[in-house]
Amino acid sequence: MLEFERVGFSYGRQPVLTGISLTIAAGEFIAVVGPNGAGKTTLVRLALGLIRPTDGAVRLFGTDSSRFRQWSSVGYVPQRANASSALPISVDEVVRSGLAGQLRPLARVSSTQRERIEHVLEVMGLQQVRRRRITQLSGGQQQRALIARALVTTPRLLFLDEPTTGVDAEAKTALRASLEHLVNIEGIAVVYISHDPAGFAGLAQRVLEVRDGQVLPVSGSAPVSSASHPGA
Ligand SMILES: Nc1ncnc2c1ncn2[C@@H]1O[C@H](COP(=O)(O)OP(=O)(O)OP(=O)(O)O)[C@@H](O)[C@H]1O
Repeated sequence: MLEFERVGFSYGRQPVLTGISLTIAAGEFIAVVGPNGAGKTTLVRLALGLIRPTDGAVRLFGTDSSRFRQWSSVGYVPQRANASSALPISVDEVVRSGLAGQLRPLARVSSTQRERIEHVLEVMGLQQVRRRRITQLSGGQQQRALIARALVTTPRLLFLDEPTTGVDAEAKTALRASLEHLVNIEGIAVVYISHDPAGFAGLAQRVLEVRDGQVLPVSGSAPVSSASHPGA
């Protein structure tokens, strides 16, 4: 699903990552931890082809990220994504905007796409607030709406960068329940960057730490039975 082969990356002369090799299989939930500035977001940007590795190769679904085109298979919710400066649009419209890459201008949403919108609103627990403006939601609800938008194309791999920043304990619990559903029922692979282990404890099959340019497994991150992950 995602493969880094001896990847190195530098911003100018500043090396950030060196010799990174890792693979993420279908249905896996991987947490990525590490100190500020260690290179966690850089790792995700490499995976998404937003930046090119200085050394080595990054492959998505077996294709080099520079040639990869099936972006509807990949969802991304960036760090500090918030709706505070967004237009006064509803949750429904935010979720629907996730289909923008698949819709031709003025085309109507198909019945399959409408069903998917309903499904992601339900999975993310947003049906009660779907007609509200996104700016009127709590931080946790906004975050779930942005994840719903990333899910609407039915991705097989989802990147979440610090999804619990600024959300309260109740919202974290709701987010966690939604992610459990995505991984256990839908078999989506998740790469979850966070400083907050409470957000992924018990969910992550592996915890990787980015530090000093390396990505290493955190000892004690017990593997979870693959039997509960039909996509694996
Ligand atoms: N566009 C850029 N140009 C130059 N240097 C950059 C750029 N983006 C990030 N860096 C540097 O690369 C290093 C890794 O940054 P990155 O954002 O990947 O870290 P991070 O682990 O995600 O940090 P945080 O936990 O604070 O979000 C940092 O030293 C940062 O200053």
